Amino acid sequence: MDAQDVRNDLTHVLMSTEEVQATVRDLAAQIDRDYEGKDLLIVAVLKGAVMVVADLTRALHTHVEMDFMAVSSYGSGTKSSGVVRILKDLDADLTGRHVLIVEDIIDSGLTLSWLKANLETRGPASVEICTLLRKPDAMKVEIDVKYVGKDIPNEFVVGYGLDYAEKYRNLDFVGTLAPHVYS
Ligand SMILES: O=P(O)(O)OC[C@H]1O[C@H](OP(=O)(O)OP(=O)(O)O)[C@H](O)[C@@H]1O
Ligand code: HPA
Ligand SMILES: [Mg+2]
Repeated sequence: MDAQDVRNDLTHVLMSTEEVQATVRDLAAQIDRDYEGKDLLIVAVLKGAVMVVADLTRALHTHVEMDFMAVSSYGSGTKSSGVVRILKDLDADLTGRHVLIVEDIIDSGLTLSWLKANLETRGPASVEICTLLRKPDAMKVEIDVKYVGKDIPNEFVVGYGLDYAEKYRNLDFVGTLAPHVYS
């Protein structure tokens, strides 16, 4: 698929490459400030968070360890099923650790509220959340999110890790998917 084909699948660019990079750098600066001198374990949620976590961790000065968890609640559609499945669990023991969950997007909030509660049962010193994007109008549950890159409208978005039916993850910007692609 060439660049023009991708543009035909989008109604507009929501975050340009430059805006994505500046936002990630700003999140990293906040995290550096808050975790200075602490032992930080970054937990990235596969697959969507791969781009964010790769750029975010490289922008950090704080020493971190990284671990990965795969959960899925969307399958191949555009609506959360609300049922979260662990596809791959963490390798790390969370006892006494400062944990920061890194996500690409909080939409209904169902994935993160389930995941945060799950990690909190494992004896960590703290569990916080960092997300590049959040859809305040779509959230079905209250979650306390310490680091938010950008609040966005309630539209289905793709790119920079975010997929529709596994496509578009490798775009280096975020765009709004045109309804003709999924309806
Ligand atoms: O707030 P929510 O409504 O729960 O939605 C957010 C979650 O949905 C997406 O993951 P998905 O289940 O599509 O898996 P993926 O990361 O592999 O695409 C996204 O990466 C978040 O993890
Ligand atoms: O808007 C979205 N785009 C891609 N994946 C998602 N998972 C939750 N919301 C979204
Ligand atoms: Mg997905």
